[in-house]
Amino acid sequence: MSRSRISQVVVTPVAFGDPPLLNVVGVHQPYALRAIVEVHTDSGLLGLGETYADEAHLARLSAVAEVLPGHDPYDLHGLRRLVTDVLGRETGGGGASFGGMLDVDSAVDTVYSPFEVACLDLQGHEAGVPVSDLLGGAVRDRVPFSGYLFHKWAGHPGLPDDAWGEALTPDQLVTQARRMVDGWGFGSLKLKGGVFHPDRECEAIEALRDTFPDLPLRLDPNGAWTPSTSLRAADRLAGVVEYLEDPTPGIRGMAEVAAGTDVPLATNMCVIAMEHLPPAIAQGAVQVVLSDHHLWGGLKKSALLGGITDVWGLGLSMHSNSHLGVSLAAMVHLAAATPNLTYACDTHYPWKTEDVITDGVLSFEGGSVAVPTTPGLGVTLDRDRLGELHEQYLSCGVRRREDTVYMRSIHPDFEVNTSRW
Ligand SMILES: O=C([O-])C(=O)C[C@H](O)[C@@H](O)C(=O)[O-]
Ligand SMILES: [Mg+2]
Repeated sequence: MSRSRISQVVVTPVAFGDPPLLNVVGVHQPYALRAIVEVHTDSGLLGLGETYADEAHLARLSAVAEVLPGHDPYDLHGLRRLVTDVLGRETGGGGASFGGMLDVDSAVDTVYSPFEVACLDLQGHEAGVPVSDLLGGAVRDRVPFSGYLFHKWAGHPGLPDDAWGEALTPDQLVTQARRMVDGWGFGSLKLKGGVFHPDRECEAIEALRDTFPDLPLRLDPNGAWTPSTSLRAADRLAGVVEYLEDPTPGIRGMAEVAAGTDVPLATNMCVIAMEHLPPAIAQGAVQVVLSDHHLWGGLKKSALLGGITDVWGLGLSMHSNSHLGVSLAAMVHLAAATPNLTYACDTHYPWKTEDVITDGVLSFEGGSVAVPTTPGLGVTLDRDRLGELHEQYLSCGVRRREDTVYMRSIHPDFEVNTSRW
């Protein structure tokens, strides 16, 4: 039997409604962008991937998409070489945009990732096995997620209030958490901080602890604090949070905090590529690394990260950005097949109301998602929805994630809160 070859690759940018979620660099725009990657084979199979969709990233995806026809979907090393080669020729480097929060130069990893996921989806379809089997097999049949709480405005200025309403005070965050726990069954909660003074955010965590005494809690100020403020907060929240995520920026700053507290420190900011691991480990800067296959170069490299963190005795959790169902499926397969991913994963999924996949496969029960057992990722593209969200992309005017620019259009004096307190 001759092997199937990639025959066509389609990259479709989509936009979906996003509430005004506040963070250290500003506020989410009314639309979040994603790109849906379709990889078709000459044998009639389709593999799916999902990634960021800021303009520069889209241009790189398209450049790779153009040269993929003819490639063997099992040749992932060759795929990576091809991406490296194309990016070397086509662009001046630089990774995807993260709303100004991360400064990464991981263009090869971020561009390679959705094509790798789509190839694994294809391989799964051809072999009749789920993607988790291609990653070594699922060690759990459900993947737990944490409820992701955000400070937020009631609605985007000039638009009607959204269904979640305002959450600017500890009491309002408790109400938001109640809704997440009752509606989705989350068994742990993460609060996105870096928006208000650390005392107020610690107070919110204490209010959550009083209301949900059995749920593990996390606070993530995205580097808004100095090391000494981080140490004061760690003192206050010792025994209350399961970890503090990126209280202060940089490996050196995190190491300074880690040296003065027993509260585990987690990161998706100072360790975001393989080369950050040796200095972080040498300095004892972090105890938990958040993986993210979109950023770390796909599912296999993220599985490798799982192995490395295991060897070095680091905890492993999973990061999320605003995303749709294709990404959720990939996250679920990866988490299912990563034995030491024992923390509940992050997801922005409850914050969106639209999707590109058909309903019913990925539902949250008890805060967890059942690992699909059907071939590939186990999700199906809904072409009508894809078309609608692409139209929305074309008409919405957003072309890259710009939390600070959007915030300044509303509050011109806004300064990012990095290391502010
Ligand atoms: O854990 C994190 O740092 C994130 O989830 C980063 C995201 O960009 C989050 O802050 C957001 O969506 O505003
Ligand atoms: Mg984080």
